[in-house]
Amino acid sequence: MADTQKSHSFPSLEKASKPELLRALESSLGTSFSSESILPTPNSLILVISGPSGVGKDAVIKRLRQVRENLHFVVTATSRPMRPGEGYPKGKSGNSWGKGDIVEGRYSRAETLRRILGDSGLFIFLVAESELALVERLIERKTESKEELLVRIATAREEVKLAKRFDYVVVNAQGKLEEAVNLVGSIIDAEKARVRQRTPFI
Ligand SMILES: Nc1ncnc2c1ncn2[C@@H]1O[C@H](COP(=O)(O)OP(=O)(O)OP(=O)(O)O)[C@@H](O)[C@H]1O
Repeated sequence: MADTQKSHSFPSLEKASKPELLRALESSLGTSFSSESILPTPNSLILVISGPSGVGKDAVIKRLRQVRENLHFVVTATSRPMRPGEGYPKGKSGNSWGKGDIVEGRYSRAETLRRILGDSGLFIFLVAESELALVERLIERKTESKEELLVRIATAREEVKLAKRFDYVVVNAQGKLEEAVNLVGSIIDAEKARVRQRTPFI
């Protein structure tokens, strides 16, 4: 009976205004519609970008920062030892991350970070399209001696074997930096939309 009465008082779908229809629907349901976001605020994301020396980690991160304002820091993990002063800033609580999505610092191996962070971090492995392309890029950079080049190439061969320990592999192909950056951006977006979010801690 009550239902019949309500349907009698319901305004015409054709004639009523949107606000009238919203009010009528709310009154039929007995609850009002919330304008609050349906999605919870995504967790902060710790992004670790690793890959062989010369693959373009710095270049990708620099560009990523330009195109995505909300990224504060990035961890890059290289074969190079960590420089003094590079490390994880602690969040306000002392053992959690602050607001920043990403933390910068150079670690000897992404493996160490994986041990610390487990699945709470997002690990991306950057590769060139081929070993030849990587070596060409290293040569063109002109920052390494012959000995350093040989060490970096040998290390790169070892590091590529570790790619399976990462969550994603992104190809930074010659002349296609923008594509690599876009793919990293898409991965970040996908992570933010995950139902089961990673929960960063340290
Ligand atoms: N997609 C690309 N196409 C062509 N050149 C690139 C690309 N990405 C990076 N480079 C160039 O390759 C060189 C190496 O890049 P970068 O210094 O960013 O590497 P890296 O991975 O940070 O190396 P390292 O671990 O030794 O610091 C630089 O000269 C950079 O400008």
